[in-house]
Amino acid sequence: MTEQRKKKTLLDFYNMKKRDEKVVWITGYSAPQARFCEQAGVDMILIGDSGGMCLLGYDSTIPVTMEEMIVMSKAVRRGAPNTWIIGDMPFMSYQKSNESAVENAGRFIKAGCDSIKLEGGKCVCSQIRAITDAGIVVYAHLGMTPQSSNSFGGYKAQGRTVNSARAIIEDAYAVQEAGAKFLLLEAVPPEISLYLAEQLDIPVYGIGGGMCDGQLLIISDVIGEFQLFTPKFVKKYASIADTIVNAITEYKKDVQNKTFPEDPLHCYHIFKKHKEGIEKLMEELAKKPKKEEK
Ligand SMILES: Nc1nc(=O)c2c([nH]1)NC[C@@H]1CN(c3ccc(C(=O)N[C@@H](CCC(=O)O)C(=O)O)cc3)CN21
Ligand SMILES: CC(C)C(=O)C(=O)O
Ligand SMILES: [Mg+2]
Repeated sequence: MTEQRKKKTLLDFYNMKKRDEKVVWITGYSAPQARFCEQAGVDMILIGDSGGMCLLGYDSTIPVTMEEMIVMSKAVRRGAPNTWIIGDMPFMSYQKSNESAVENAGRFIKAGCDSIKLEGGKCVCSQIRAITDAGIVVYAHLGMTPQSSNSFGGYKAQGRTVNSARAIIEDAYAVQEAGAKFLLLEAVPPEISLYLAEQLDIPVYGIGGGMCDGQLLIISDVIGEFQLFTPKFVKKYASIADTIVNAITEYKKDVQNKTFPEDPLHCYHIFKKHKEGIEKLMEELAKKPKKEEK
């Protein structure tokens, strides 16, 4: 176990940008995952609405509810008490009105999150301002924003044309102006991320955005647990799915071959002073008619 460390703050992340130290973050959806992340010493953990796909099995992030996000957020906080965590606002929890956006952002903070993230640029600047005015740290998320993937025609990289690049850059200035303390760029060309990391005062992080002030990946991709697709930006560091399937297969074989459980290794023992009594009990029971003869 690593020694207990001090939780980083907003100021630490701003100083890291000044010193060109890269911020490392990853998603987490459960207490064990959060514990692994804290042991590895990541700087921040995002409770992504991607948990709807990677943990809950939905085929997009659209159906994810506030209740599901809060359950995952509390679990991550319990597993990683000393890491800065970000709650990802799910589809329709901030689009409707500033009021409902502030209320839902507040629910994440009450559940133990240090900050929240939402998708969009100019169109959500009034929500970013309202949540920021409530004293909550907001991450803006631009580029390939999965909650609006239908309007992109699927999970398609953004900012690859002049118009799309210009729109992302304008949105980035707008969210900074609205009070966002961080910007995440997903699936955009590195030229855009690098430019914005240099131009903006706030830290600019990437997931599929090339080298900027820090990097995010989805834990299920990093450890090789998610099996449905692999985004181009993913680097896989383990194949945990194979390890898990192998373990379960071995368990199955052991039971079928009668090599598990082993006595005495996996069995409980009768207390010594009750040995005789239980032998007698077994004898008595043996005299009773058998099941079939009932
Ligand atoms: N496990 C997992 N990892 C993720 O990164 C992730 C999720 N789930 N679920 C929500 C979104 C979906 N994401 C994606 C999915 C695909 C690409 C991608 O690289 N798409 C390719 C091919 C798209 C196409 O043309 O069909 C691309 O070039 O854009 C990027 C991000 C990111 N998010
Ligand atoms: C893909 C990342 C940026 C995200 O929003 C999530 O994990 O939900
Ligand atoms: Mg998300």
